Amino acid sequence: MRIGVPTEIKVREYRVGLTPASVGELVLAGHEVVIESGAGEGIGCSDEDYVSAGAGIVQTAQDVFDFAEMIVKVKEPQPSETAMLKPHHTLFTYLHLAPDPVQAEGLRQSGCTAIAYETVTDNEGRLPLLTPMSQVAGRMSVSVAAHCLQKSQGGRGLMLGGVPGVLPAKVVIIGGGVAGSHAAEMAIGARADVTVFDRSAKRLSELDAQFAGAVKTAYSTQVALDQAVLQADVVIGAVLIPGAAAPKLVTRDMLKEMKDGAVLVDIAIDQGGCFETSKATTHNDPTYIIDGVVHYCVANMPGAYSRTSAFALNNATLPFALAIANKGTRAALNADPHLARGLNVADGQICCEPVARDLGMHYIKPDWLTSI
Ligand SMILES: NC(=O)C1=CN([C@@H]2O[C@H](COP(=O)(O)OP(=O)(O)OC[C@H]3O[C@@H](n4cnc5c(N)ncnc54)[C@H](O)[C@@H]3O)[C@@H](O)[C@H]2O)C=CC1
Ligand SMILES: CC(=O)C(=O)O
Ligand SMILES: [Mg+2]
Repeated sequence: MRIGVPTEIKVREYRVGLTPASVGELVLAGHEVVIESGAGEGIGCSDEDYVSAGAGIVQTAQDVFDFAEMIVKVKEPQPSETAMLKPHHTLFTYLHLAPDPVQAEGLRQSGCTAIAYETVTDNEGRLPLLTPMSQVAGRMSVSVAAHCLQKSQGGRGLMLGGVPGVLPAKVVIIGGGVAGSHAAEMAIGARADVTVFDRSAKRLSELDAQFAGAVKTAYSTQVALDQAVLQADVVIGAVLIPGAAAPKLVTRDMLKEMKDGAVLVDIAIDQGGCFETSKATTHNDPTYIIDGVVHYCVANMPGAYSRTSAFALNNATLPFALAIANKGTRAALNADPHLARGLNVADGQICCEPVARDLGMHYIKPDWLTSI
């Protein structure tokens, strides 16, 4: 298959869809790969590194799209990229379509086949292509919160762990999945007072065992959450209902009752955010303040730790990219129901059920798709 990797163009997105090592694997399997010149610079990989791995270098994104049958990216296509997508393209990347009707319409109109990393599943019901980036974002959320708590950033002027004789900050984590548990690990490491809320009793038991009681766990009812949020110095939003838009769990009214200088980190912003007042921000201007509460809502947090993140992402995506390249897109989707769950757009239709529901569009399973 002919595979192409453009430079990511979302604001301060430094990751890249394929590392040189992944290119090497694809080339060894008999595929042709081209990379836009400079695409790997943000992870410390030069054009020469890609050439050594067997890639061809092209000068523009248009060259990549003209050459490739499969486009491998990191973030959702930006409008100039969507405009280059054609019916013969397979797009393999994060999409986060549920809260993004404009992008959904653009992809439908393009006629391309779009497979979203974040809805590919595994045998344990997890999301293996989201996991590595949730690990990064979860860990990062705590250092972000620590920074935002500084007085000069609009925060309460609190250290997460306090010091001997001064109480630590109260950190509330909503959603104890991958991002939430990695946030908990870092927050405990910083000696904060940590409570994790989840709606899964099984997950709460796992967290209790994992952290041997070092985090408090709580079942996520709205009443219990409201009480905890009002007491919190930091609230980290890490909920997910796969494919769907995030539920709004902290309302605008609650902000007025929160402590001045409290910090909200909305990791779930890529699915629309779990705080009513969240709006996506960028690494250029990551925070804003409403009612004295600092909001951090960057939708591509792992882009900041581009090298760690791109390598971690490739560890997860490479086997699927190889399957698509080796078998062809439709055969690969038909051979693996977990990859098929990643199919979001094909033949001008939305073909992921929760995504279609949240967009208010029809869910249409392609007639050629037999594995799900
Ligand atoms: N902003 C960014 O840069 C990034 C954002 N993310 C996002 O982070 C979010 C979390 O991802 P993961 O941790 O991988 O998901 P996950 O599926 O591992 O965990 C989500 C958890 O939320 C829980 N949950 C669902 N509804 C809830 C509610 N009402 N109250 C409390 N808990 C609830 C689930 O039971 C589950 O344990 C996703 O939206 C993901 O897309 C992930 C990576 C980077
Ligand atoms: C998952 C996601 O949105 C990211 O890694 O940017
Ligand atoms: Mg206030």
